[in-house]
Amino acid sequence: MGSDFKAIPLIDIGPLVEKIDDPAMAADEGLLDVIRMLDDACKDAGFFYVKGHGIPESLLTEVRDVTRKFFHLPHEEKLKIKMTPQSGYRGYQRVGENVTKGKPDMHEAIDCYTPIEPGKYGALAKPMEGSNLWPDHPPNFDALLENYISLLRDLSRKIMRGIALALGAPLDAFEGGMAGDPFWVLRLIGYPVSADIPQEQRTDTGCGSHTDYGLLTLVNQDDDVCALEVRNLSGEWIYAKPIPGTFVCNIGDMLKVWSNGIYQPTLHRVVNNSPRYRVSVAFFYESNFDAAVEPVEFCREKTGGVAKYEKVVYGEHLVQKVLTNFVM
Ligand SMILES: N=C(N)NCCCC[C@H](N)C(=O)O
Ligand SMILES: O=C(O)CCC(=O)C(=O)O
Ligand SMILES: [Fe+2]
Repeated sequence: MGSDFKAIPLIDIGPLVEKIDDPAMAADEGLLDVIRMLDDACKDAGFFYVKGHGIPESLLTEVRDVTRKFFHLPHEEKLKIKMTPQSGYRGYQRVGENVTKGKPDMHEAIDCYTPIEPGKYGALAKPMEGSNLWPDHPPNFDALLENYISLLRDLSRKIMRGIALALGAPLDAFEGGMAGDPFWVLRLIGYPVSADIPQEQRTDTGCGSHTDYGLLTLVNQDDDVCALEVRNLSGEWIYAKPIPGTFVCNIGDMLKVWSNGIYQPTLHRVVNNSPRYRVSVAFFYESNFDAAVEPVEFCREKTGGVAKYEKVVYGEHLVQKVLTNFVM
């Protein structure tokens, strides 16, 4: 993020979704426009909405609706998929269990991650090994979500191709060793109405200010609650107000390192001051778990020749966050 933006741009990525895998795309005016808009958005707000993404609005709604149904189940039922260190930090966390900058967040969530087989990345991934805990209720939850994940993975791959071109990188810069085997994270999140949280455990934030950890985030948020806020350079909080049928996208820490800061992630937070329970479903498209990410040469050259960030192994960054994010 590098500007005093007052609003988050909306990009119709239809031409990108349709043409980005087509060898003849280089001359497509519609696609070139999208790439310019992505470049501006990544430089200014670090956030943008996408429409024309090809995922039916009915699926976006259905995914939020099953999430809402789950959070409205009795606590004992939700605890059947409780997140613990033994579950690889996968599963359900109650309100206040997630902590940001030392303060409990007023949200409940189910965390899902790319399954990791024991030993796959050696000691690096040990704390997160395992497969996901899916609830029995509502029925079909896992099939619905697995289909959703597969669609969002493909959409994210295409948007990252667009971002590669926007940066002036090769089309496949975020494939192969960088993100050819992208690690994904899915967070199904519920933000209760403040008055419904016992006073002694209540804080004023649904999710404290943070940047996301990987490459690209796609948020599917409720249509009727305005709660996600994005910080501009002057420190003003700008609402990412709901626009039905869109995803709110933002860039993450790995893109900052790789681009040597040409694209920077933006601080954001969630405050639900509304009289409604808010649901959002965030999909995080990340590097390969074992990718060692460092400023790439052509981005260094564009930014004065010196690397501004040290090399980071994505999986180490993630595990360090996951191990410190919870009080259980
Ligand atoms: N995978 C992602 N990005 N999750 C975002 C959660 C942000 C809050 C977390 N407690 C933190 O402090 O990072
Ligand atoms: O709930 C939202 O709108 C955003 C959540 C978020 O920023 C996150 O989980 O990283
Ligand atoms: Fe976030």
